[in-house]
Amino acid sequence: MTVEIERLISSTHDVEDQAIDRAIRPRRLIDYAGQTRVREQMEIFIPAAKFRGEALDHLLIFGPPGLGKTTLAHIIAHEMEVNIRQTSGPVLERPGDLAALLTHLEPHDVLFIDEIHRLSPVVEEILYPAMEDFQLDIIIGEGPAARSIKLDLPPFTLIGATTRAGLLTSPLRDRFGITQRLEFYNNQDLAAIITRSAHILNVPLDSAGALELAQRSRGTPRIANRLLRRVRDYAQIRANGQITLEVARKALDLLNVDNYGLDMMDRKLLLAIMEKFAGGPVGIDSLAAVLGEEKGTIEDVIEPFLLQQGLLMRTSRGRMVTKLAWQHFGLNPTGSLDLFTTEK
Ligand SMILES: Nc1ncnc2c1ncn2[C@@H]1O[C@H](COP(=O)(O)OP(=O)(O)OP(=O)(O)O)[C@@H](O)[C@H]1O
Ligand SMILES: [Mg+2]
Repeated sequence: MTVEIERLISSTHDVEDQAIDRAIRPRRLIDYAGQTRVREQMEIFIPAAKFRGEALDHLLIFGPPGLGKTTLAHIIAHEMEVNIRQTSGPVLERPGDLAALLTHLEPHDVLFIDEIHRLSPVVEEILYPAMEDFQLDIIIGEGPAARSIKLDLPPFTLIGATTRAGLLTSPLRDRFGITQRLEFYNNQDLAAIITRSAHILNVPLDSAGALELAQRSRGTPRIANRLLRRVRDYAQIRANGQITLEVARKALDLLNVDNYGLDMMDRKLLLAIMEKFAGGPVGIDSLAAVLGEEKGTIEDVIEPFLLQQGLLMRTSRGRMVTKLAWQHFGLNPTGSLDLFTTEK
């Protein structure tokens, strides 16, 4: 796979994304496609908090990359009609970094901490009383001259986002009043997102074309929007600018996008199980060692989509690929066909 293709189907950000993203990122809850349960709940919590004249309860959003965590945080601030200040776990190195942010908040503002599972323990300790009692406890100075001061903070809403909910400490997790878990999007919702983006970008796209793009987007809006931009390029150069089913198919095939939208890590994981472990079952630790990935990243970031698509199974003896995965890669199980019968 070339670098270009890896980038195309990876679900992480890039620079080009950022500019266009600003244009197509939904700003209102009503434009936030899919995630019906999340939306329905927020449609109650937000007006209720506003009605009482209170800050919204602290909110934890978790889910795999590119599903809309940052987008949701911004939408919430917008709907609450408050400012949002954004930072991330690894950026907040010292307690003072967090204190500076907290003391600059206006009442009811949103403080958004991305990658909140990567907060250092000393910073996290400052967060507990801030979240619970809107109080800042900090120590100023060092040694015998050190003294602790308490400051009152305005009521605010902490929104934490993480791809790795399992890494959150329980005292931190317990301090969030609302937890929202984002799910992979179905093809209809992705097609709606693609259609909306195409409209904003002024790209003619028909419904069959939108559905084809949706199917290859790995259940992920970020990938859907990225594929749309690449297929738009193709349509403008090789067709009359319009994205139809045929144009979408040809473009995606040319771009080498898998028809499940699998990314490089998905393929690596499935191929490792097939080629190195005869399809499994293989324990998560061995798999992590072979892939050179953390066990938790495999469990929280890579596997959920593969499980949902029925390409991978978790059994008591370890991970196994399914018949569908073998077929998808055009491979045959190396052992006997018994492998197929064990997966019923
Ligand atoms: N529900 C949605 N409706 C429409 N567009 C969406 C939705 N969710 C996400 N998007 C689009 O997908 C892009 C990626 O979403 P976002 O950056 O919020 O993901 P994320 O979960 O924060 O990812 P990461 O884990 O990498 O931080 C956004 O720029 C937005 O345009
Ligand atoms: Mg984000």
